[in-house]
Amino acid sequence: MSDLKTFYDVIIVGAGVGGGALANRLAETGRNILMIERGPRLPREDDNWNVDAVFHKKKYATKEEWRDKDGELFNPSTYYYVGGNSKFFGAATLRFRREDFEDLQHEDGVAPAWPVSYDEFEPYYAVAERLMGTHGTAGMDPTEPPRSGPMPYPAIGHEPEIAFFEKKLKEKGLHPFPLPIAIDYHQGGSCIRCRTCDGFACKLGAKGDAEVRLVNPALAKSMGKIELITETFVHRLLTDSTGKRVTGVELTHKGQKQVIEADLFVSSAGAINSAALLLRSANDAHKRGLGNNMSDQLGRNYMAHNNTAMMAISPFKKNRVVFQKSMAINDFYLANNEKPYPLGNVQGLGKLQGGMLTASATWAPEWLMSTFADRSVDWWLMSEDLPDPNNRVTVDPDGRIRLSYTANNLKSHNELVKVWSRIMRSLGYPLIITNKMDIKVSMHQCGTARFGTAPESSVLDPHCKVWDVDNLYVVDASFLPSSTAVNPSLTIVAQAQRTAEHILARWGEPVNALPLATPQTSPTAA
Ligand SMILES: Cc1cc2nc3c(=O)[nH]c(=O)nc-3n(C[C@H](O)[C@H](O)[C@H](O)COP(=O)(O)OP(=O)(O)OC[C@H]3O[C@@H](n4cnc5c(N)ncnc54)[C@H](O)[C@@H]3O)c2cc1C
Repeated sequence: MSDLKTFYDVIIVGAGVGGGALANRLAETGRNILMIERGPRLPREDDNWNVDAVFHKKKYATKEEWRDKDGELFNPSTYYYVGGNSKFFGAATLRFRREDFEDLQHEDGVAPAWPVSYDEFEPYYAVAERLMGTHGTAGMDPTEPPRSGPMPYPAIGHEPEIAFFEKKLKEKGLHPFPLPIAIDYHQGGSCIRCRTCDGFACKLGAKGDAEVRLVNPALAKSMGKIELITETFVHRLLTDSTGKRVTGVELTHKGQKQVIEADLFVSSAGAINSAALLLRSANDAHKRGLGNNMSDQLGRNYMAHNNTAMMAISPFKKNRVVFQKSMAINDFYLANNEKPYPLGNVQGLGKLQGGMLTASATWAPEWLMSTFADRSVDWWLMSEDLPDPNNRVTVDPDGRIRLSYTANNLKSHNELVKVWSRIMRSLGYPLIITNKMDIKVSMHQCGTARFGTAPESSVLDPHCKVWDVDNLYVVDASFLPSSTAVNPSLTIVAQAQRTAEHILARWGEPVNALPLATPQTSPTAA
């Protein structure tokens, strides 16, 4: 006998960043909301911070295998838990730049304009920063778009090793700035500023992931009106015979396949899994997949950034930094002194450790990798990849996800790597090791159900409602029409707030502004 009701007002598929942010805004409406999450709650345990468990044994990553465009199987670095991929994220919570919302000329093509302007989006960014608990300092990054108020919390501060780079980069005329970051690091906060944050789950719950900042508060605020069920997989969305309304979800809960009905549906299963879910939901009225009749764009335009991890090594200088992810540089984000086109963003990477390196360089002895890691300063270099309809998610006849992707805009990315290597060498770090992320690293997945102003070229309208279905929304990273060159989470949260307001207005409910001001407290000393 199932413990679920047979009907809810709203069903949300996926308890990650997008789903959590939407639930959080709808929590006080008194509506009956069911959140369905395929994964469990991630246990807080010592292994959360254990390099061997996380990187060698891959204890927490999915064991699922997908196919690439040639049919080769690979195991993606994706996480299925309450909180989604953000359980393992680096908590960098930057706004996209104003130029990202407009047509942006790249070396390899144009990143398309969004259906909303930055100015329309700005108030939602302010809410998103507050929800996530972003720490930072406004006004230091020359590419930073205008903002209506300060960051919710002051910047976390640099340790001496990073302060050295801040000084030296400024001497070179660059503009390093504190990386906006969602960790609970301020007076009275629970963060202990450890080495196991970016790429690890937080044993203390001190990272602003979606479980901690969005889902749990939503459950608490809803006073029992939101039910979260875990380890429950949604197979398909079912529609009425016209195809205009979704009527139910087909899911497996506690080993039992069943259908649960609702008035309104939200897919927030992540850009790859939302596309797969809508494609699996093809029926007589939607032969190419749900919501794909007019545009044939569902699953297409998959993007994930061109990402490179860089180690800049000085053989004679140990890097004793603990929390390295405190600084970013956007001097090459737009057309710049080096090139007349955008190259991307540079940000500190969580401090690499020998054991993390041997997980991918399996041939290397750990002592050697530890020698490198002890002396390296580590950076994450991120450039925009452009939407290409041939880069796409499909579902093979056996039900397996196929991710067909060929990286583009690579010249800019290679330039970014070259420029940053040159700068590192000039600062006394002669040895540079780089690792370009491949298809397995789908951490910044987006674009597979882009929003737009025309149903012929987009899957979602500007409020993230599926154009040709009246009661279905998609609020994860699928909606992004361009990947930009900064981390996506904050923008996913902001857009989910816009969508939630649209839903509230649709219900005729007041759209109460969320309080924006979070009192500034002094930073804990670094
Ligand atoms: C190691 C790592 C570091 C990162 N660092 C950063 C960073 O510093 N800053 C940043 O902004 N971003 C970062 N990201 C990316 C960020 O985590 C994602 O952009 C974000 O989590 C995406 O949110 P989403 O709502 O689109 O999907 P997710 O948060 O992935 O949520 C999707 C949810 O749906 C569930 N689900 C999927 N399919 C189904 C189904 N069929 N039925 C039921 N449930 C389902 C999943 O289990 C998951 O919980 C990082 C990611 C990783 C992995």
